[in-house]
Amino acid sequence: MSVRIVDVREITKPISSPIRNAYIDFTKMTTSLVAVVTDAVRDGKRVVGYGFNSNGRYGQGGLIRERFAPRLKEADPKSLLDASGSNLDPDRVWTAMMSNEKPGGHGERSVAVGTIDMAVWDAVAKIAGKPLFRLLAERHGREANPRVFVYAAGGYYYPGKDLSVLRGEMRGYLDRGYNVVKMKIGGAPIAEDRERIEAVLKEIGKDAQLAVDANGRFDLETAIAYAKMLREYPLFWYEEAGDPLDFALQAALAEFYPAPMATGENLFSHQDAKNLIRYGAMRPDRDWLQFDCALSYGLCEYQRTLAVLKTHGWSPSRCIPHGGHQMSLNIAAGLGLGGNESYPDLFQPYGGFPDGVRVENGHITMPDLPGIGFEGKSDLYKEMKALAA
Ligand SMILES: O=C([O-])CC(=O)C(=O)O
Ligand SMILES: [Mg+2]
Repeated sequence: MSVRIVDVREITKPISSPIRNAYIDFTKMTTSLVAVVTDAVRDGKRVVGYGFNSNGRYGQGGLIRERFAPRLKEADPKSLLDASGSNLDPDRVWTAMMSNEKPGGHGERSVAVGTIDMAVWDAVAKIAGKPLFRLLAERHGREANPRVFVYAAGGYYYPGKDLSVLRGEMRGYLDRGYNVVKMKIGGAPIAEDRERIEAVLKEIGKDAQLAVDANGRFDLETAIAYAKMLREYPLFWYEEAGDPLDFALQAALAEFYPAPMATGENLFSHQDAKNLIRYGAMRPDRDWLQFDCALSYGLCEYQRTLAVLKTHGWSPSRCIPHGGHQMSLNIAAGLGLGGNESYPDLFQPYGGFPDGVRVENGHITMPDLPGIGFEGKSDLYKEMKALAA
């Protein structure tokens, strides 16, 4: 029996909090939750795929409801199937969504498509009766590795947060099994950021490493001033110093910062990733790439990005995606990425791991749940189920 997409639903949900990075606050942050409802039945239940977009970009209800969901519902159902006719073909679904879209200008559109694409892959893996990470490994002829490195992102600016609160937050991550933590910089004067960094380094000692994230705030002069300050400390990485599309700034910074840098969370296509690699002087032996499929046209596009990286001599193990969602955990376990971000205290219930999964020595082990595994996270699944009801 062939499979059809019978509905694509979207609801925009708040994921607001009083936190602030160097660029934005999250008091009005939202996410799109999407359900792709199929007519396939597995274990006596209708298969529904779910997706949502990562923090930092807002929900995309308008684009999803006005353009991308209608294209899927209007497509000839047979044109969305794989060669066997028994499952959806995510690339065909992607092509249908992107029909009549010009190239370039990878703005909010890439978030809308990435969110639906997550739900499509969830459905495809559920119809296949496998965890997505195992399905991906099979498709790429690889061995899956369910053990995935994760780091704890936080260290935001927020009202009334003094150094002892910041230290307490980081201690809490170490207590939960993390050995890399991340904090924000660039939202305070450099002398104050230095004090914050020193306080955290004192707290974590030899138990963990610290990454810092400027969220694209700096011009070249400030990025270099920070590089000179930061290189005095043994940091895990210096993230997104300048504007995400200023590849010349990124390239110039390499002369002032020999230790690892990271960027890419705000590059939304394989073409932009290619330009970063071509012109940003990123170093494949130490730097990190943070492209996030949920913001950048989804896993169909992420596979094209990985192919671009391969052509340019980059291993997938240099990728640690932004966003802290289970979709990237599956990609990491299935395709050999270097790990995934996580926000232990933020953006719930969307981020994190299935219930019962614990961080040990900075790693989690993926349970064998069909699809992306959302059904294993009860607080998240409750919201998803309400959308598909
Ligand atoms: O604060 C944000 O927008 C999130 C972010 O950059 C990250 O997790 O790296
Ligand atoms: Mg970041």
